[in-house]
Amino acid sequence: TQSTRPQRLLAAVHKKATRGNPRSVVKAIDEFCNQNEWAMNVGNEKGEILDSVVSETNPGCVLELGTYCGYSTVRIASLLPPHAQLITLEFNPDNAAVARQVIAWAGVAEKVRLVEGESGEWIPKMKEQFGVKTFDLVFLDHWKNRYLLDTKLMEECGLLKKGSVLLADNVVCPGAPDYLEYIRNSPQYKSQFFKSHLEYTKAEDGLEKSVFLG
Ligand SMILES: CCc1ncnc2c1ncn2[C@@H]1O[C@H](/C=C/CNC(=O)c2cc(-c3ccc(F)cc3)cc(O)c2O)[C@@H](O)[C@H]1O
Ligand SMILES: [Mg+2]
Repeated sequence: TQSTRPQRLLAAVHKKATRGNPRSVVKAIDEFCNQNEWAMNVGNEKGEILDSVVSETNPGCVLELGTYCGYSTVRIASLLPPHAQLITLEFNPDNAAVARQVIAWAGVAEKVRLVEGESGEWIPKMKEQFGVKTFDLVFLDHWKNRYLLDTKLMEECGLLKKGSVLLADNVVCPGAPDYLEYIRNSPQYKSQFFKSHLEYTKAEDGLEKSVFLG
C-alpha cells in the first residue's frame, strides 16, 4: 500500500536525525520539506520566531492546537524549562501516530502529552483531565477557521490569565481573517504581527502574537 506524506517525513527523521537530538529532528524535517516534499510544518523561518516567543515567555504550561507531524511540538518542547508541560491536540489518528514517533525520536516525550481528539471537545476538559490551571502559551496551527472559536472557548473555560500568550501561525496564508479581526480589535488583547514567509516558500505569511490582558 502507498505510504502517506507524514509516513515519508517520519522515515526521513529515522534516516537522517540522531535519536535524542531535537535539533537534528527539526533539521531533518526541514531538509525533507525543502528537498523532497512540501509539508505544512511551521518551518525554520517562522520556527525561529516561535522559538524566540517560547524563550521569552518561559512557559510552565503550553497548549498546541494541531500537532500534525510534531515538528513545532519538538521545537517548543526542546526549549521548555524542566517540569514544564506541553499538551498538543491532534484529531487525525494517522497524523497523531506519526507525531508520537517524531516526538519520541527527538527525546522530548516526557515533556509532551499528545491528546488524540478535537480541540472543541478537549479544551473544556483541560482542567479536570490534566490539572491545568491556565496556559502560559498557546500555539494555534490547526484548521484556520477554528482559531477564533477555540480562542473564545479558552476564554470561557478560564484557561487564559493576565499575560497568557497566543501565537497563531498562518495569519496571512492561508489566513485567519475572523481571528485577526477579533484579536486585533479586542481590548482584552495586545497584538503584534511578525511578518515572515510561508514555510519552504517565498510566499508571504506571518505569525500573530497576542497577550491576554485579563
Ligand atoms: C477541529 C479542531 C481540531 N482539533 C484537533 N486537531 C485538528 C483540528 N483541526 C485540525 N487539526 C489537525 O491539525 C492539522 C491541521 C492543520 C491545518 N493547517 C493548515 O491548513 C496549514 C495550511 C498551510 C498551507 C497549505 C497550502 C497552501 F497553498 C498554503 C498554506 C500552511 C500551514 O502552515 C498550515 O498550518 C492536522 O493534523 C489536523 O488533523
Ligand atoms: Mg501552519
